[in-house]
This record gives sequence, structure tokens and C-alpha cells, in this order.
Amino acid sequence: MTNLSHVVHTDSEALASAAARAAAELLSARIAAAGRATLSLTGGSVGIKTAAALAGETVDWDRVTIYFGDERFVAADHPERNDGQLDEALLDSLGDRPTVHRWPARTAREDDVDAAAARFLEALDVPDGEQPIFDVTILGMGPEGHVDSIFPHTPAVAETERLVVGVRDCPKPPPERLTFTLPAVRRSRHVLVIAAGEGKAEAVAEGLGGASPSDWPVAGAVGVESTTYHLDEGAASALD
Ligand SMILES: O=C(O)[C@H](O)[C@@H](O)[C@H](O)[C@H](O)COP(=O)(O)O
Repeated sequence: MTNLSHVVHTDSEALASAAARAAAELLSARIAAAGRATLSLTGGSVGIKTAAALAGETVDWDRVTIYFGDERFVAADHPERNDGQLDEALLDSLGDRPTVHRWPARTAREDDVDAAAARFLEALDVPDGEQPIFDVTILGMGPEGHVDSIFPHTPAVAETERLVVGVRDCPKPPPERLTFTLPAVRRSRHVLVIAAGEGKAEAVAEGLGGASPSDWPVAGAVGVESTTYHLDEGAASALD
């Protein structure tokens, strides 16, 4: 039985609003049921738009823990960090209400991406066994199907054990990154894939069609309870 579905929106603005609304509703339902909820955010243009739309939603942010799906391994104040853009779009407006777990930054002392990944993993408060880590994971996607910093045919996509890895030689700059892996993403109750533009159409069709994650990493990004692709018309254009 598949839990994959997709929704097509008129444009990327409508897509971002709908994804934000869905994320807010899922977080609120989880807070009502369990007292707290965990959210994983994503960078990229649609990810930032969705985060900005989330700022307009009603969520009890005091009860939310936030992670970032991946991060560029650069200095803390580097403009390429995802979290700076997400701060501007969403987190600055929430103050210290949510608990926010940021990825380590590169410093003169810590310049080894694998050591940084290991340190982050060690501090990660992971529920026992196979319990979900994230209640809601929002994932932007590249045209070749990458999600987080999990690119096709790389050690990150082949990872079957570790929840977090350091990435070297990333096909998209900057070359060094930190990322949750597919085994971590799959410990999400709900995955929302957000993609806009015709350039994403093939990857969307491969992801929804159940391709090999090694070829199309998005295909391996499946939630425990639901996996919903929020698309604009271009990104949905290769679907039947
Ligand atoms: O780390 C990165 O290089 C980007 O953040 C990247 O992973 C992005 O999220 C996707 O490529 C989707 O980006 P768009 O929404 O801009 O298409």
C-alpha cells in the first residue's frame, strides 16, 4: 500500500501557502495528541517561500522543535547557509518560542565535515528504535531528484545506517555539506515534497513512480504515515 499522493497548485505562491497550511495542521494535530511536535525545514526558493508562509499560520511554536534537513558547511554568518535565509523568512519572527537545532558551522578549529556530522549526531536526541524523529519534514527538490544534500549516486544516498552524514564533493556548490540521510527522512510521520517549475517534472514523475533512490533520491523520501507532493503545473507536467 502506498501513502504517496500529489496536489497540483496554480503557481509556486499557491503551492507554498498550501504546503505551509498542511504543515501547520499536521503540527497542531500532533501537539494536540502528544504535547509537542518536530518539524524539519528545507532551503531553496520554494522552501523559503513555504517557511515565509508558515510564519502566517497559527501554530503553538512553544511546543515545536525545529531541525534543518541539511546545511552548507560554511561559516555561521556565511550567506550560503540555509538557516540564515530561514531565520529571515520564519524563525526571526518566532523569537525563542521553538527549540531550534542548528547544524554546526565551519570554524578554524572545526573544519572537518565528517567530525562535525559525528558531533551533531551525538547530540541528536533520537527516539528509541524505529520511532519517528520528525513529525513533519518539508523537502525541496532539485531537478535531478536530490533532497536535503542527498544527491544521486553519492555516498550520502547509499547510506543505510547513519542518520546524519558529512558530504564532500557535492555536485552542487558549496562542496561540503551536512545532511540528514534517507534512513532519517524515512523516520518522518509526514513528508511534504515541494517542487515548482517544469525543470522538476521528470524528478517528480520518478519520485511518485517509485524509481530507485540511488538514481532519484526523492523516491526514497517517504513518510511513515503520508508523503504528499505539492506541485505547480510545471512540476506536475510529466504526470499522467
Ligand atoms: O542546498 C541546496 O543546494 C538547495 O537548498 C537545494 O537543495 C534546494 O532546496 C533544491 O535544489 C530546491 O530548490 P528550489 O526550490 O530553489 O528549486
